[in-house]
Amino acid sequence: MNAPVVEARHLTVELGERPVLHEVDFHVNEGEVVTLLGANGSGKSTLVRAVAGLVPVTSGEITLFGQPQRSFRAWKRIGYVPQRLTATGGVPATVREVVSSGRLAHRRPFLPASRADRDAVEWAIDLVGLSDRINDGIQTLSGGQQQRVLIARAAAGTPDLLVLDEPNAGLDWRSQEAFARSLRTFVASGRTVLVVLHDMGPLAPLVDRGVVLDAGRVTHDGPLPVPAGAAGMPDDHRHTTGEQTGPFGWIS
Ligand SMILES: Nc1ncnc2c1ncn2[C@@H]1O[C@H](COP(=O)(O)OP(=O)(O)OP(=O)(O)O)[C@@H](O)[C@H]1O
Repeated sequence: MNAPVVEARHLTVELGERPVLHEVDFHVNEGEVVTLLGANGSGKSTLVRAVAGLVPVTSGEITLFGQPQRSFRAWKRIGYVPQRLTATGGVPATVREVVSSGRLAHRRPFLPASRADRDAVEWAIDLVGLSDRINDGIQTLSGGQQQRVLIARAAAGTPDLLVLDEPNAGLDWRSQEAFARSLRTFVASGRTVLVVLHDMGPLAPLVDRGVVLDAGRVTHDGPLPVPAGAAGMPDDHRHTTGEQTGPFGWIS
């Protein structure tokens, strides 16, 4: 069996000299969809930001794809979607431009985008159902659509691990369902997802395991009960025989 895609051992993170994560042990195996749950301020964002290398580790260790994070260089294997779009002001960018920025790690500097880059961008925009808005400025999109642009940007890099911080925040139920369909397509090829959620909503049937944080400590790690009414999608994301394979071997 391959090494876990993410493993944290005795992970402690202090922010502003305050301990936010205490001795957290936690892992995500290849092909799993793992959700981080917990009350506001319990440390969920800090944990995914530490995994993404955005906050320093005080003590303990993180490994990514079996390699210590401090020597890990294959960052294009990881797509990270932060909590919300922070910069919609300034120069207006189109959906295509924002999603194209997710291909930068794959491109040679100063050369035009290759056919593969363009295909990946168009495919990722299609994945989140925004092909009809591809040339529109992102400032003209609703909050839910902007969230999907961020997901497409991460997906365009064809990462093996997608890390999402509260992708459903502020989305209405229909947008959450559209997002759940996109994520189902993503995981159908055995790729791995780590997602912070407040409320599992339509994602519940996709989730293999839940890790619950309370005041920076893991208090539960295991399967989660699927709430009644959330079973809108079949729990069969690993059984893909007969489906069409899209670009890069993903299932479309
Ligand atoms: N840069 C920072 N400096 C100091 N403290 C911070 C910083 N960022 C977060 N914290 C604190 O760390 C704790 C955990 O925050 P974090 O955002 O990880 O929690 P969360 O579980 O994701 O919460 P939410 O659900 O509200 O997003 C909170 O008490 C927060 O105030």
